[in-house]
Amino acid sequence: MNAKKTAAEKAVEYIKDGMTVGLGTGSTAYWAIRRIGERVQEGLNIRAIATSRASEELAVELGIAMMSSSEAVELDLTIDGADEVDRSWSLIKGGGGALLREKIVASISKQLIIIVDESKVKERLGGFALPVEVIPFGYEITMRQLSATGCTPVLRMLEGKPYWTDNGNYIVDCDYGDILHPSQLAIRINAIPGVVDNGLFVGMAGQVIVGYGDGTVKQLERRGSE
Ligand SMILES: O=C[C@H](O)[C@H](O)[C@H](O)COP(=O)(O)O
Repeated sequence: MNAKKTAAEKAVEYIKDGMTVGLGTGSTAYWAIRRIGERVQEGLNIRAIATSRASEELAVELGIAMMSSSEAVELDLTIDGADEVDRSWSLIKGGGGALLREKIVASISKQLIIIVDESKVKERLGGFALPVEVIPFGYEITMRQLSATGCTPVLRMLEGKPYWTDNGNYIVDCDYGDILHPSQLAIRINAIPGVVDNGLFVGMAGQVIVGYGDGTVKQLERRGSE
């Protein structure tokens, strides 16, 4: 069974006619967009905004009506994946480089539903190196400053060149080991001038749906807050 697909399809059940919807990015969000496309073909009437060019292209191809960012004041629901989620629903996102648009869209969503397969659920964040979006100018300086926050920063590369985000920036993947206080770390990272944003999403998820290899899906129970 495809655990990502089952989690995604469960989340799409929360979409009702007339809603405005944020479309996430990545291999799990892909299945949600596909399912939304099917429901649109069946008559569901929604308007959506995507968190990456790739998701936007897919949505348009599937006939989903898109809205511009000037129209998107508040969204009813956003469905997105994550690289890691802990028991208090703090997240690491940005493995696919879309963290900035994802955070902007999540910030105007009344509800953010996170969809993951069971391998992404962790007791502590940090097994996945934290993606940080940085501006290209002075990135070596920014990387040294990131290093001083306690991580090993690595510039993300693609085909021998720095990876470019949809926003024309770089991604630095920062390995911190166990992240004990995600919200404090997020503030420290974002205080560095060359940093645009980081992939820690704390207090943003409203629901986490986990897909399992046996075909079942469960809501992740929330234990405490960060
Ligand atoms: O930048 C990408 C996003 O944050 C993704 O939602 C995240 O990396 C999870 O992607 P996937 O569902 O492909 O594991």
